[in-house]
Amino acid sequence: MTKLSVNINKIATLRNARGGDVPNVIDAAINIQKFGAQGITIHPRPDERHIRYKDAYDLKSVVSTEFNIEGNPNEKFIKMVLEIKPDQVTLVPDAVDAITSNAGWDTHKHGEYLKEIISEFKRNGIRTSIFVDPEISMIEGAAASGTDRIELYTEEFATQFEKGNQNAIRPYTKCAMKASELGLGINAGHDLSLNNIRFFKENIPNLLEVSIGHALICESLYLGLEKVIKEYLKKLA
Ligand SMILES: CC(=O)[C@@H](O)[C@H](O)COP(=O)(O)O
Ligand SMILES: NCC(=O)COP(=O)(O)O
Repeated sequence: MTKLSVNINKIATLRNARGGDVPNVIDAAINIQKFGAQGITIHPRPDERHIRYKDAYDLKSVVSTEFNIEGNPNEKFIKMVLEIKPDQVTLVPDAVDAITSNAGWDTHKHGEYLKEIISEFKRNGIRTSIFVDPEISMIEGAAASGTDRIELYTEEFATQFEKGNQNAIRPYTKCAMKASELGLGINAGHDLSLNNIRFFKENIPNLLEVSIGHALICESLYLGLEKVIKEYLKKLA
């Protein structure tokens, strides 16, 4: 079964827009899980442009499904994750000023660095996932890092699929097969949407989790959050 983890960064973007607490991020997480989502994902960035570090601590007590915290493992991030102990941490190599995540790890160049951080999270009972481009050599490097899972970075697939190029799925299918062969769990995310999710899911064997935020929140502006979540769950079934 492929789990839907809803990334609530953009709920926090809206909340921060006026400096108040509407929409309330905690209430949103509670309701999103009530609507059937099997996880909540957040990506607190160093500039706290949307999700704040305080949100991460506050969410711990209300996430009854799976709690996934994404981010670049700087000292503050590592300390926070070790204190909160979410179900999963997803390491992303984002630059501080990146407008959004735009690349996976070079799992060879940063292999030793990743191995050390991953082993610390695993020692603390936190499942690890690392954000990777759909390149076989990066999957092989990920396996060497000791991570439990990879998260396939799906922006290129989403962009090409939008243009009608369904062949863009091929590297993802190949990398998923390699990941399974190497004993890695498979997550995926970035720019997945109601339009592309079923095709993606049908072509990725052993897909354990998708984390979806930007498109889902935008679709909810027109269709409503509960209806959109139920639509994703139907397409992932
Ligand atoms: C790693 C990933 O793809 C998501 O965390 C994405 O980066 C969301 O971040 P923003 O909501 O800041 O775009
Ligand atoms: N890891 C991907 C994620 O959490 C959400 O990415 P997006 O759907 O906001 O592009």
